[in-house]
Amino acid sequence: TRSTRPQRLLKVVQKHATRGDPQSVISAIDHFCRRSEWAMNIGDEKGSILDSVVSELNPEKVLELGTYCGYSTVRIARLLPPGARLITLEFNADYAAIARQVIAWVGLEDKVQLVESASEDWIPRMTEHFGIETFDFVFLDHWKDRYLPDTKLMEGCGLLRKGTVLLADNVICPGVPDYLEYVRNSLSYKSCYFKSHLEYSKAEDGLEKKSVFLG
Ligand SMILES: Nc1ncnc2c1ncn2CCOCCNC(=O)c1cc(-c2ccc(F)cc2)cc(O)c1O
Ligand SMILES: [Mg+2]
Repeated sequence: TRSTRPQRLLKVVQKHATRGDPQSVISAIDHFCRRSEWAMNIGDEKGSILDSVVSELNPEKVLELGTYCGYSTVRIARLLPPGARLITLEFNADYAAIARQVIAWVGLEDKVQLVESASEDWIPRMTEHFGIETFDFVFLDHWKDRYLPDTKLMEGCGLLRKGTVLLADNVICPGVPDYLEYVRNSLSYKSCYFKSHLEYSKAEDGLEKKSVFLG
């Protein structure tokens, strides 16, 4: 049977990227998705915004919701200081299998823990299973109708502290209107919008960054 898109992405990485070199994996995936086959990675333009937010924050404990093939996982993990940890939740078993191999290819397994689970099933288990009280940085890139309920769930589980930064992908395309409305109106968040484009496309998209006040 025909290979899947994630399988083709992994083949591109194994053929064109250098083991242990995260930048070569990022470049190989971006080149393939721009020239051959679109895929829902955050991409190079929004990825640079993600890089700047992570570099400025220098987080120790990171949560990523929605791994897909691990492109943004690699973008984030390559910038983390020694000892920092990234937990990434992926619902789809096929995506998770590919992402594990991409993460292993760049040699970032010691920083990254991939959990194959729906976000709502594992957010309540972060503290007892990983010993994580609060996260410094959360990247939301999973089902767009889960951004708001999962943010409320993280609040309820005490996983967000004063100063935790949440960065959400696709706030325009596909769009997360309920989430935007909530964080832009809520007094406990200061938020800003980074206008950009949908990955490998001219369509408008953007990232919404919010620092938690819990005021
Ligand atoms: N742990 C978890 N818990 C729950 N659910 C989970 C999960 N882990 C994964 N999932 C399932 C959802 O995963 C993929 C979510 N991402 C997208 O759907 C996405 C779509 C587009 C897009 C598509 C078509 C267009 F025309 C225009 C834009 C662009 C993007 O950048 C996207 O990120
Ligand atoms: Mg996305």
